[in-house]
Amino acid sequence: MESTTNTMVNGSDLDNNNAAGGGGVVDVYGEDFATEDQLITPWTVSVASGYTLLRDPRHNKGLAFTENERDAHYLRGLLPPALMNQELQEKRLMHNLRQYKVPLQRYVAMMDLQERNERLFYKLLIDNVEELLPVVYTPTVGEACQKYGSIFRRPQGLYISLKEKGKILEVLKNWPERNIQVIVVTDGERILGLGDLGCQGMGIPVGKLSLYTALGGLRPSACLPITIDVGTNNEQLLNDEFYIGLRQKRATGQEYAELLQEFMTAVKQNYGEKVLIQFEDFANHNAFELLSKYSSSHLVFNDDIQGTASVVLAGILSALKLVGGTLADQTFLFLGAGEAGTGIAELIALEMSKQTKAPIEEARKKIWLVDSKVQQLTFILIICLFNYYVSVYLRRVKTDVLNLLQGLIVSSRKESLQHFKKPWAHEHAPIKSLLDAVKAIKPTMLMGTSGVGKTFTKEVVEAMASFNEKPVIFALSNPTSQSECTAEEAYTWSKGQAIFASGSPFDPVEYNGKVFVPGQGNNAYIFPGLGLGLIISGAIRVRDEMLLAASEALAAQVTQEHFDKGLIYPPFTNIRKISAHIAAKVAAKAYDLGLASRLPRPKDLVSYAESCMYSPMYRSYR
Ligand SMILES: NC(=O)C1=CN([C@@H]2O[C@H](COP(=O)(O)OP(=O)(O)OC[C@H]3O[C@@H](n4cnc5c(N)ncnc54)[C@H](OP(=O)(O)O)[C@@H]3O)[C@@H](O)[C@H]2O)C=CC1
Ligand SMILES: CC(=O)C(=O)O
Ligand SMILES: [Mg+2]
Repeated sequence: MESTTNTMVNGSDLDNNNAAGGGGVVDVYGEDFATEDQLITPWTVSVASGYTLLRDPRHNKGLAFTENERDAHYLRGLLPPALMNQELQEKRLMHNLRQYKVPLQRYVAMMDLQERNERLFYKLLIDNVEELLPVVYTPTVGEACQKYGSIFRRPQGLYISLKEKGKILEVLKNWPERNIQVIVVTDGERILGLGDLGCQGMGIPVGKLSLYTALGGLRPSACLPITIDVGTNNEQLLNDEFYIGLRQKRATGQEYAELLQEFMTAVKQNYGEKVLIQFEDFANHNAFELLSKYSSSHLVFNDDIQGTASVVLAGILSALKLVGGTLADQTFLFLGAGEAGTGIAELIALEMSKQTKAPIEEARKKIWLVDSKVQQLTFILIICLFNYYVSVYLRRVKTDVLNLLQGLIVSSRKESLQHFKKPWAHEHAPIKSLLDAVKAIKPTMLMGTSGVGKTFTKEVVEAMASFNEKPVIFALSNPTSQSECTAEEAYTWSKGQAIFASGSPFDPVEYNGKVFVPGQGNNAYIFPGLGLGLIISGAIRVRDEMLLAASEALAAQVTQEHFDKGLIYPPFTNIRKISAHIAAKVAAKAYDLGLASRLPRPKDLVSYAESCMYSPMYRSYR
């Protein structure tokens, strides 16, 4: 029986849970070390029963409580007489959900279910994954985050704001579970392609962790969603009376770094070295730095940089079976050179270098990226050109300004580029628009990671189809409104030639009597299995080799039958099996690299991964 009691201790000197007292047993609650004048919480483990049992989402079974359970647990009279097993409850709820025509209503209904009956929530999600993924995850979760304040009911996850500075360890102890294995944390600054949603970004860690359980089999009680609230620069939210976060501009610089440092230290202190921390939807000016700062001291990975890279590489490896040729034969062009874009680019280069044994610098030359500075600086250009005619001084700087304005990342821009773009600054004349870049570079594969919808125009897709028999086009930005193009646009504009995948799901498209099934290139294929692999092996660090192993494992799950249908990702219906295979390969890599702490190494890692998975079936109570 799990305790729902608050486990916070009073007195910060009691916070070191490694301290052993009472015969070597860890003094988790600080009781042994408390002096007589220090106050401690008199915690207790109690058996939930009666009304409390029905209100406890982890143990509630609703009408599925048996007659015996109703007697034994004081439930008589608290439930109507009928008995309804889990299958029938599932049928009823799916029927009810389908009555809602507005996706956000389905989202709210699912969140209510999660808060009411956790096992039933996961049973629904696992059994109806293709139908419910778009509800609890992208695209609907994006809208939910935008309206989080209005639809807010019961808080989910842990909120750590600037107000908790100096007390983060105590805040972690407020969480009712002690055995946490995965934390998904955001600061809400780049929620999907929707920008800064501040504290309302909480929908993302909550959604991601529900996938950790449903798709990867981690126990819900071992998952902790966290939002770090350092303010928001979103004026609309700051002026919204229902906004749930701090009403101030974002803290930056030292103040931000100190809060994050305290958080990372407290997490390790409270949960140990093997808790997995997934950074999610941070803006790129923090994301790269946090990842590099903590990857040598914590078990961390950034889903947007690394998880996305792994899923897209898997899709590319599969697509090669349809396109022909090797990875090194391809030329890549990205629209968007941030976390997703440069993360994917780097993993492609790593895999290419691994396959060809050429230096990674050579592999990188096959990959080109376009960023937005051209749009942002067009205005400056106009001003500068105007001034050019009236100012001798500006005549001198004209060339520099022009160089800055190019969209394609090229070597002449190198000095002004953010550090994560510099490896992609190849020798080339400056190019301003994506269309011109497509025509000049002639990529075989076009990747959208800009967060801006409708940027793969008809001309861009037609150009791709004019020099590729089977152009690979991935519109990876989320949610659907930010997708660089729709599936229908990709297939119709390319006259059925495109091999297409998108970050958010699109329905199959019929074109010229043929049905095209788009792939969903979303990191949801990777992080649940990757996380499971790290946990079951007791890994202490994440390495690029593990991401490559995850990509290869996912690509290996695409069968000939799938290829025959034009699929480059396996259907989500088999995701638990897929996650077990990914987990096994990741765990194997952790053992090979000497980073696994759970010994001995299981002989059959796939079976072991499967055996570790959480099942949502109801349990019988004595
Ligand atoms: N499918 C999936 O699994 C995933 C999808 N994504 C999606 O990818 C998108 C980007 O995320 P992320 O990389 O983290 O975001 P970043 O903010 O780190 O990067 C966005 C990049 O796009 C560029 N950009 C923005 N607007 C334009 C434009 N109009 N033309 C050309 N380039 C433009 C930016 O340019 P500049 O650098 O000049 O500002 C920047 O390089 C989001 O929509 C996100 O939802 C992210 C992770 C996973
Ligand atoms: C899928 C995801 O992680 C994103 O769009 O940010
Ligand atoms: Mg993300």
